[in-house]
Amino acid sequence: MASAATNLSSRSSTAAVPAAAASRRRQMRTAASGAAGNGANGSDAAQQAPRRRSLATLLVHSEGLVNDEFAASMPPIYQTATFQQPGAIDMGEYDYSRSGNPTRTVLEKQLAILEGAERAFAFSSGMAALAAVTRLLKAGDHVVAGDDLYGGTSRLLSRVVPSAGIEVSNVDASDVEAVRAAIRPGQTALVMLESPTNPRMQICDIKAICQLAHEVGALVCVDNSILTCLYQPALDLGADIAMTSATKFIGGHSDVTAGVLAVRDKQLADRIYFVQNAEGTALGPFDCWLLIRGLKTMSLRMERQAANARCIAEWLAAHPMVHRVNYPGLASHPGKDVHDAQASSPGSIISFVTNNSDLSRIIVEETELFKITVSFGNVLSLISMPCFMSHASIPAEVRAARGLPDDLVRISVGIEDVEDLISDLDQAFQKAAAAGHGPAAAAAGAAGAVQA
Ligand SMILES: Cc1ncc(COP(=O)(O)O)c(C=O)c1O
Ligand SMILES: N[C@@H](CCSC[C@H](N)C(=O)O)C(=O)O
Repeated sequence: MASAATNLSSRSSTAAVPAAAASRRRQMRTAASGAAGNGANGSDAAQQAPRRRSLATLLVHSEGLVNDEFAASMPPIYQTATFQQPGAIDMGEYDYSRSGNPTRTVLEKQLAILEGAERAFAFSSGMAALAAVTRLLKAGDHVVAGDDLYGGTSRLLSRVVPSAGIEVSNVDASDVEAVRAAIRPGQTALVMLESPTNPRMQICDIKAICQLAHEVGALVCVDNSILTCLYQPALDLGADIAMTSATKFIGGHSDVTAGVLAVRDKQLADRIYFVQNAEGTALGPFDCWLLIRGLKTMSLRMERQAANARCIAEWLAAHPMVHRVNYPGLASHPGKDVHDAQASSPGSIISFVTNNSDLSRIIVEETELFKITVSFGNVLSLISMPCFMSHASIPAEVRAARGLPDDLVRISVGIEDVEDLISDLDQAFQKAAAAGHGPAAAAAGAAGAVQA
């Protein structure tokens, strides 16, 4: 053991400097070769067409810090608020972590590459990112927003934004004509969408809505938290701002709250940076580091989660106690064609209704592997009743008017063995049946019930 340790240390002491220098040269070369990367090298480069690397590769490889003295494989966590300046009137690259931090720079550069963006920004939460978007508005502006949005977004738009003199109209954004009718030329400055929506998994035609919004000069912000840029290229579809709650799939382990905004327009990027710095909503260095780590396994996690979700959605759809399943991977989903045209996977979030809140509650409380928590995208499977949890901040009468029923159950499918997950759901449904909510009772309850 002692000799192995000696070997290791002598290797690093004699070889570290040239290896680090070579690695640094490689890092600089890769960084200089452009955001999209290029499979060719040397003299062949001039002849070969550049090959854009796939997101699965770009997720794993971050550029790191190009001038890192030790060529660390993972970027150091610059856990510092301040940076010494070269002089009183010379600020240097960084002065204060609210304004910029090298660990955050690594994350934001990688996010920009993944999103196909000019620039990406990491915020302290998804809500901080969304709030920054609303800071781009001014008094007198009008916002068109979907009517099936995450509860916190609804709260921001209904209880914070109007106090700045901004009017918000909520419409069924899965209906392009409803969006067209709600847009006010000369006044609508922002269209805020989710697709799929949280929690009813409705699908909005992002391209068509962007076209409508752009005709009147409005910006479109797509909250891409359920699919992320891995499965839905929001900017390519025409969105001006791609927003993601990184708390979900990017982090992947429910151990960090964070949000991302990605944009192509440089002036818009400058405005967002100004707001982020002015309001102090940037993500801290350790949380940035957690996200850099999360990105590396994101495609594997999401792939497994989506494969599991497909099986579970089909199982739920065939269950006699389930009245309706909302999952864009099912042929029965009304938005499936639009979804398939704009996204490469249905993802791993499913919601369903039983038409009986008591029955739904038993299912949620009796599952064992599915943990009762808000949020989604964790490697663990999660289960919730949105009306009482993530969407409880929307007043009951507004939820009812929007067709968000109390008995709605949302599940976020994890990476466990899918047979174990189905068997867990099965035993929970059996307990509900034993409590008097069997298929016959569920069918009777269905008569006259509100559909999700
Ligand atoms: C679709 C969606 N957007 C935004 C958010 C806000 O993100 P965060 O919790 O990271 O603030 C959430 C969840 O909270 C969400 O589900
Ligand atoms: N108490 C929180 C609720 C967070 S919900 C998190 C997530 N977006 C989800 O949909 O589950 C709040 O009031 O914001």
